[in-house]
Amino acid sequence: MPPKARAAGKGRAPAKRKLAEEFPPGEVLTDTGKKAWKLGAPIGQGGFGLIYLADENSAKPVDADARYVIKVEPSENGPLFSELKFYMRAAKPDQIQSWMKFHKMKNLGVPRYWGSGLHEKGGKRYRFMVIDRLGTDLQKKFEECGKQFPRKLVLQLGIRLLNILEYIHDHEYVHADIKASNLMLSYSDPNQVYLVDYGLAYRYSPDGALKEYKEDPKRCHDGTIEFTSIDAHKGASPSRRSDLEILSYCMVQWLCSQLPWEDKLQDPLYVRDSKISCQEDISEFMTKCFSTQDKPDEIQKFMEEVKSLGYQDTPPYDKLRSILQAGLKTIKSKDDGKLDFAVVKGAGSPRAQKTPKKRKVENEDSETDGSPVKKKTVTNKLELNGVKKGRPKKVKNTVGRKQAYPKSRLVDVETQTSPGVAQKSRGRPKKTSN
Ligand SMILES: Nc1ncnc2c1ncn2[C@@H]1O[C@H](COP(=O)(O)OP(=O)(O)OP(=O)(O)O)[C@@H](O)[C@H]1O
Repeated sequence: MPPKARAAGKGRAPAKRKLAEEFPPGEVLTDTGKKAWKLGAPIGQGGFGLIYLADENSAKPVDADARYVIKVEPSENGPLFSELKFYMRAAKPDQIQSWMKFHKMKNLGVPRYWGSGLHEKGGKRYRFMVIDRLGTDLQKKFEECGKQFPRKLVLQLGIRLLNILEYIHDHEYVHADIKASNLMLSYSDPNQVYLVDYGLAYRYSPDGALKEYKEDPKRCHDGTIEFTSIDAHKGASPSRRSDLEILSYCMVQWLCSQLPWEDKLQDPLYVRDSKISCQEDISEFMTKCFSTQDKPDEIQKFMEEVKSLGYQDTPPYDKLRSILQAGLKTIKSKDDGKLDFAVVKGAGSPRAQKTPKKRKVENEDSETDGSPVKKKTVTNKLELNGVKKGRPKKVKNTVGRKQAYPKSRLVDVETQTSPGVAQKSRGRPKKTSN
């Protein structure tokens, strides 16, 4: 089977998964700590589950301003189980709080985990997880900005992500799928950004024992094809340097609209080889992406620093942050804590308008021995009145796998990034590569 087919999810018979049924608003779920939660309207749809507004159980119905969401999936599905493991190990509110206190930080963009459990209904068992409710995602913002973010914003996002990555790396995990659609603004504060979707997060250092570099041909190209790391292209488990490499590709895309390999995402070997060439000559890569006057030297320095990292190395987070801070200084700016999604002059040109094809593959197994989860299908995002949902994955040649959730049953709820500011609908579902 050529890698092309494998990356598109056609190579192996995938595990059968079920889609969660919709629970009516008012359904009460009790977590393992005996805390009762009430479901509100469903506001999002993942590959195999639904995301509901939720609140602590009370006599009142859950309103549109709810502070929490609950992700529900049939209990036998692996992805939520792996994601839940991450949240339970690394995202407890007091854990994050003490890190922030120690590092003198005002905020850290990891959604807080508030509880989880199993719920039985109609003879079926569902797994659920309660996390912070968030606002709009940055892919939507990117598109609204004509597929280009201002340099100041990119550098600020880079610094925030370094803070987030340092935290999750310190808690034995790598994310492995950083991208704008996995970054969400806080629901109440448009200047706070959160990294979400830990379905692919990998425990690279269980109990402090670092995983060795090992290529597994069956896992080649895991992740989202345009951003995934060279290690992942080669089938090695993601490591800390992979997260930073992915971040560097994201920053370049946000700055110049499109990565050079986005014209051929259906060919993972081409994408892999383009990334290898990019790393061999980062200066040449920068010349391909930017005009001489727009070339951000700090991004080149960042990439050179990441390139020098060994598979098991601890990244120099402070140094990387100061490289991005120096970039802010170059443009006579500083991180004032405000995220300004201004449209860049010239953004929205035909080149910038080309929609990158996302090929995210999903994990197939529950967490076992800390091996990376297997991913192999395509993600599509839909949105209803600003409420986003990952579209049920499409898997070719697979009977019984694709079950589209009836779109008409998703409740039309307005997502707000700040009270009173409704998000516009994103309209039609995007086409995916396949
Ligand atoms: N904490 C949250 N607050 C508000 N909306 C959310 C939150 N988490 C996810 N969503 C929305 O719900 C949608 C579905 O999220 P979910 O994490 O289930 O799926 P996904 O990441 O798209 O797919 P997958 O099932 O492959 O992980 C997302 O696209 C997102 O817009």
